Amino acid sequence: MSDEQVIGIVAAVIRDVQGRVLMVRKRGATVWQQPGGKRDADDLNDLHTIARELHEELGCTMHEKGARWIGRFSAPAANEPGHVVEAEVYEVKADGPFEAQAEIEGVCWIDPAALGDMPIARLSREFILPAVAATPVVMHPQD
Ligand SMILES: Nc1nc2c([nH]c(=O)n2[C@H]2C[C@H](O)[C@@H](COP(=O)(O)OP(=O)(O)OP(=O)(O)O)O2)c(=O)[nH]1
Repeated sequence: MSDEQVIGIVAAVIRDVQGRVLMVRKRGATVWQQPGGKRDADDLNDLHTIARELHEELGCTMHEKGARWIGRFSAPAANEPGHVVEAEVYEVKADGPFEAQAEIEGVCWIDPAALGDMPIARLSREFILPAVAATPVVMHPQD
């Protein structure tokens, strides 16, 4: 038995044409993580949660088409000691510009195959970004 509390979230992977991945940093946090967050009672489904969070955090609009489920991953939560985060992760397309808003303080693009020693939340460093690095960037004509 573990005393660790589980936080359910939905997280987004957004890639540019070079395959780099958009990361965000919350106010007061040192680590970079995927945009996304906890589900709200009003959310219709996980893609709705992502669309809402992307709009709140980055002011961008998610495309209805082109979403791809990457997986469900779990790791110690970045900003809440003693908690474990369990994330449903989707790659989605969205229209920029991507601008830090609300509780987001920083936005950057990283190469998922070359993370170096950048401070990155464990969920992203150990699970999400390796999964993304193993997948080629697919650009559809309608994107
Ligand atoms: N959004 C997000 N949260 C992550 C990731 N990795 C990770 O450990 N977490 C942790 C950070 C927080 O402890 C928790 C999510 O909280 P959050 O603060 O992003 O969610 P939220 O926007 O809905 O939060 P709130 O306003 O209700 O506080 O999960 C990630 O890649 N994306």
